[in-house]
Amino acid sequence: MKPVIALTKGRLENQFLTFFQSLDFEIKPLTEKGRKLRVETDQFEFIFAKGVDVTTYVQHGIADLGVVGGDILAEFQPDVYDLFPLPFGQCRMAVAKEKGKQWPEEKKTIASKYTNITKAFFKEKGESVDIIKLEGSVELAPILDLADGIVDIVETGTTLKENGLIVDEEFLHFSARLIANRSALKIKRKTLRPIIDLLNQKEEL
Ligand SMILES: Nc1ncnc2c1ncn2[C@@H]1O[C@H](COP(=O)(O)OP(=O)(O)OP(=O)(O)O)[C@@H](O)[C@H]1O
Ligand SMILES: O=P(O)(O)OC[C@H]1O[C@H](OP(=O)(O)OP(=O)(O)O)[C@H](O)[C@@H]1O
Repeated sequence: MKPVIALTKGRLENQFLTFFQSLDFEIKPLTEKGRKLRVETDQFEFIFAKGVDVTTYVQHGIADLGVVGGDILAEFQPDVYDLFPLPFGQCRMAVAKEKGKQWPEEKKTIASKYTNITKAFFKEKGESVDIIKLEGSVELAPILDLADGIVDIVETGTTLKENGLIVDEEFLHFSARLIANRSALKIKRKTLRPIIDLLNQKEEL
């Protein structure tokens, strides 16, 4: 059986394919997959899922390896083996608010997709906040007065800037990471080790 690799669909998938190709792996079946969610190359079987679901497939041993953002591991803390950072998907986690606006004197309301990270960040500061969970376009929340600020990923800062927000504090740095199913790592060591070693490139793309 070919090793199964779960990829986070979208942004990380594209960056992974560029990286994978640079290591001389065959990627044609992956770039030509259309809407297929399960694709075989000559050496591997790939499955495509949302980040948090990648961790679920790896945790349950459906996939041997997975490519997922470090933010997802920090937020959901899945029971998987976190192998090492991959040289793409770099981003930061930041608190942001509207430019020129002060925080309220009373308890802040923070909107985020990352409620656990947000909770832990403010707890560490000894600050109690109200957290509102959103699923995306979090930058809307302060503009529309749903929240005083947000906790979200920043890469170029363009989304914040174009929506009149500024970073108040950056507190975590992430990149994509290679994860593995704990028992697959032992049982399929011989097959997985060479691919894991090849993927362990330190240089940023
Ligand atoms: N702007 C960004 N720059 C760099 N990496 C990012 C950025 N946004 C997200 N990421 C990383 O890529 C991963 C996948 O993000 P992506 O936006 O493709 O999916 P998502 O956040 O689950 O949204 P969607 O609901 O559109 O699938 C994130 O978990 C994070 O690690
Ligand atoms: O600093 P930037 O380069 O502008 O990138 C940051 C944006 O990218 C991500 O959103 P994404 O595009 O994944 O959409 P989403 O808000 O629906 O998650 C993140 O949530 C920010 O909104």
